[in-house]
Amino acid sequence: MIVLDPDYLILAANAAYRRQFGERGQAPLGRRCYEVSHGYSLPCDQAGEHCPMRKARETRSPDRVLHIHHTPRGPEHVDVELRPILGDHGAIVAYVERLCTVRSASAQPSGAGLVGRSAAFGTALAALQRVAPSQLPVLLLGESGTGKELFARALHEASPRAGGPLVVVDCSGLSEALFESELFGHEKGAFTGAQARKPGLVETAQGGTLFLDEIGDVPLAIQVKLLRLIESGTYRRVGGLETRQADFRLVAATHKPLQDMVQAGQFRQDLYYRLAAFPVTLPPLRERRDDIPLLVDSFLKRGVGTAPALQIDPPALALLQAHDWPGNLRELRNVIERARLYADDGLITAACLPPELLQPRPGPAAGLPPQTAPLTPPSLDDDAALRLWVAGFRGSRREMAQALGLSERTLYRRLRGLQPLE
Ligand SMILES: Nc1ncnc2c1ncn2[C@@H]1O[C@H](COP(=O)(O)OP(=O)(O)OP(=O)(O)O)[C@@H](O)[C@H]1O
Repeated sequence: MIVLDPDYLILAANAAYRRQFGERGQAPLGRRCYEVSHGYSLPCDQAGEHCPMRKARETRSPDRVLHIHHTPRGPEHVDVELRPILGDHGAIVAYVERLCTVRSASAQPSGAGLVGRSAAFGTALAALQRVAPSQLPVLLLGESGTGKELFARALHEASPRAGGPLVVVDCSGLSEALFESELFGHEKGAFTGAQARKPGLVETAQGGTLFLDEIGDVPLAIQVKLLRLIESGTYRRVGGLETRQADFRLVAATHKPLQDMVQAGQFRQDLYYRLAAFPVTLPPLRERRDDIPLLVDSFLKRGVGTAPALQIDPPALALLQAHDWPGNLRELRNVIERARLYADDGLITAACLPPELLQPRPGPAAGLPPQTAPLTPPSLDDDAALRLWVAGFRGSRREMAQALGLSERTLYRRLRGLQPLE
């Protein structure tokens, strides 16, 4: 915790702040919060970010936001909560800020867990931070491969039930009979082959989280049973008489448009509202292209043991940022695994990437945010603008070279000369 004056100066800090964010255990008293946390020379709102102090000044009430802060350990997601302190005459005399390091996701390359620092990822992470401490059911929505299962794990870990089990149920392809016995368990002799009593997944999830993956694939007959379980909080083993009390936090996920399915009568509306108490939409990778370098670094760290980490050259990275990623992070991860096998000299080049990434793509890409596809070619000296423009360009290499007024060879050399991202 820190105390700030209305001019952003840090007046006091507690021991936890000094330990977590101080430099060599010293609190940066007398410095401005935006310099210390962001390295900015201006308040956050003037640097294109949300400033909780400005919001609290306007509303005279607390504000909470997720920021990426520079810490002695590198960039980290930090949950910032700011409260104004009013003086005798009602004027704001100071602010108390509580900062909590978010452990659910990393803002720097990491060998495990959720990684990301784009605005789209930050929105989903902020939602996770808000809902994790509660018991509310969460519905994770997003295309295949956007990280729904990883998110469900992070949610469980960040919840008060982290000490309990996380039980993952893949709902696709479960028949009605199988679903019941898997979920609720069965008594000995309940059906042919039931030679012993077996606890179900609901029982296994006692005190923890039950994650129903691919909930959109659940047939209507099973939806009724799920609704009954959720509404009553009780269930009975197949072949059993005893009503048992369930104790789990429910998280469900689907890549299907559940609301449309409700309209079409394929998904029960009452179940939908039960599941979707807190919906969180995970962004597709094409809407968080600025996370690609960080994700690539992270995937290169994964599963290599003590082998030296590989590097990726800028043209290959530009191609990765230009791809539309219909398979999202799973596809990116697979492309990196494949490229690893072709990188004989420790460097991933364009030649290590699968042919479809090297092909020109027809027409404008669906869903590409307009700011990633500026029409006017950038200055060739501006690495960041060029990288963004290349990522948003829809057309062949030759068309790209023409648009920039370069030969294809010069374009290739220029792309190769792009400074790697930090
Ligand atoms: N933010 C992230 N940071 C790092 N790795 C990620 C992230 N999101 C997903 N991944 C990785 O991408 C792959 C796909 O993720 P996951 O299986 O969670 O996606 P999904 O949305 O549940 O997919 P599906 O809908 O097909 O079940 C996994 O290898 C996962 O570890």
